[in-house]
Amino acid sequence: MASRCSSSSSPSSSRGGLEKLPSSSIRVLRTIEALRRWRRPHLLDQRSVGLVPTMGALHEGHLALIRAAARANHHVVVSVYVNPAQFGVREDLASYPVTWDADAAALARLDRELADDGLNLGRISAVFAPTTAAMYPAGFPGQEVDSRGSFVTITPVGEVLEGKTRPTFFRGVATVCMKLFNIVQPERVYFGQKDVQQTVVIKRLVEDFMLPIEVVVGSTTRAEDGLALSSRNVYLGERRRAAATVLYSALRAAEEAYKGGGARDRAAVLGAAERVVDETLAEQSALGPEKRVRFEVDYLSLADPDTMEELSVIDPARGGILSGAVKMLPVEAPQEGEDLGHSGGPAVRLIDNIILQPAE
Ligand SMILES: Nc1ncnc2c1ncn2[C@@H]1O[C@H](COP(=O)(O)OP(=O)(O)OP(=O)(O)O)[C@@H](O)[C@H]1O
Ligand SMILES: CC(C)(CO)[C@@H](O)C(=O)[O-]
Ligand code: BAL
Repeated sequence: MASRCSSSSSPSSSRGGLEKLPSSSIRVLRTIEALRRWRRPHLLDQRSVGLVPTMGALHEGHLALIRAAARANHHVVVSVYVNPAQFGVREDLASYPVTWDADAAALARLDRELADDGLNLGRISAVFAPTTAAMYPAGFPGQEVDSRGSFVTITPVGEVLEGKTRPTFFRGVATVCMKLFNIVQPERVYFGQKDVQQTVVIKRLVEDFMLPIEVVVGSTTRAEDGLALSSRNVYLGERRRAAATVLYSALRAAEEAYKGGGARDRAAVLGAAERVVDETLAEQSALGPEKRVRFEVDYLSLADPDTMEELSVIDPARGGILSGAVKMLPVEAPQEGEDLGHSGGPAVRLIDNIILQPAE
């Protein structure tokens, strides 16, 4: 879906001042006032709204969340906003894929599919695509750990794993989600299990700030070879894409140790994942620089499903979350004409996870 990575944003059809996505009845709302004006009557007539927050560059994972939202809500709002506050200063805010035209076409297509399927309560009513000036009225949000400003922090869960490597990430996510929830006032919000720690942070946010919102988590949509779909996969290029399944393969091996092998101990469960990583590293390094792929493991984790704190033993009545992050390093010796990926193929951080269901 996110095959094009330009920042093109061709004008959507606009009749009587109302902007719509081409070939659809989906409104494009760009200001908080416009969103609120649209929302108000639905609050009064008690029509439910499901919000699917995204950063655009839509793929089948996003579309699956929208389908789930349309099943259960009268209206679906999809937000498309690349939130600067969740990018660290050295991260990829400037090159993050922006594919507005392809996203608009995918949403229009999906909306027609939803209309034809009688089982849905609603369809895609609006895309909310605000500017940063609208979302951060006090000015561009600080991206440093010690930046000052109006932030929502969810700790300790936001400090571990992804939060350790990306120390401003969950502060940025919680802050922008609080804003989106306040603006849209959805009955339900939809998040993907691919970003499992994000789902735990959002559940904490909703519970601790008493927001009258149901958090729905949709399962991870994967490519045929198992790689979790992700907007950032476009950075990989062909060579690294072929090896990018290493993380999922490692997590599957750990899952098998738990499910098939009856392992409960951290070392036994994660050891199975580490073996897959080590074998893959050995295979790749034997290939030589013109063929090989280099990657570094940031973490492999076995954590508590509610707090994301590391477990030394799995309580089979509760299960756990296996997760990991790997950094795919830039291709070492690019070959003539080789597809290196979006933006010249920078280092790409991939994350994935598997939920270990209770075994008793
Ligand atoms: N493969 C997937 N399956 C299910 N949900 C997904 C998948 N990928 C992303 N999502 C969910 O879509 C929502 C929006 O995510 P986002 O726009 O950041 O896409 P992304 O593919 O996760 O991008 P990135 O590569 O930047 O992490 C999040 O709730 C995210 O968890
Ligand atoms: C939830 C989110 C849209 C907030 O910017 C983002 O973190 C994402 O796309 O997962
Ligand atoms: N899907 C999470 C968004 C991010 O990594 O910035």
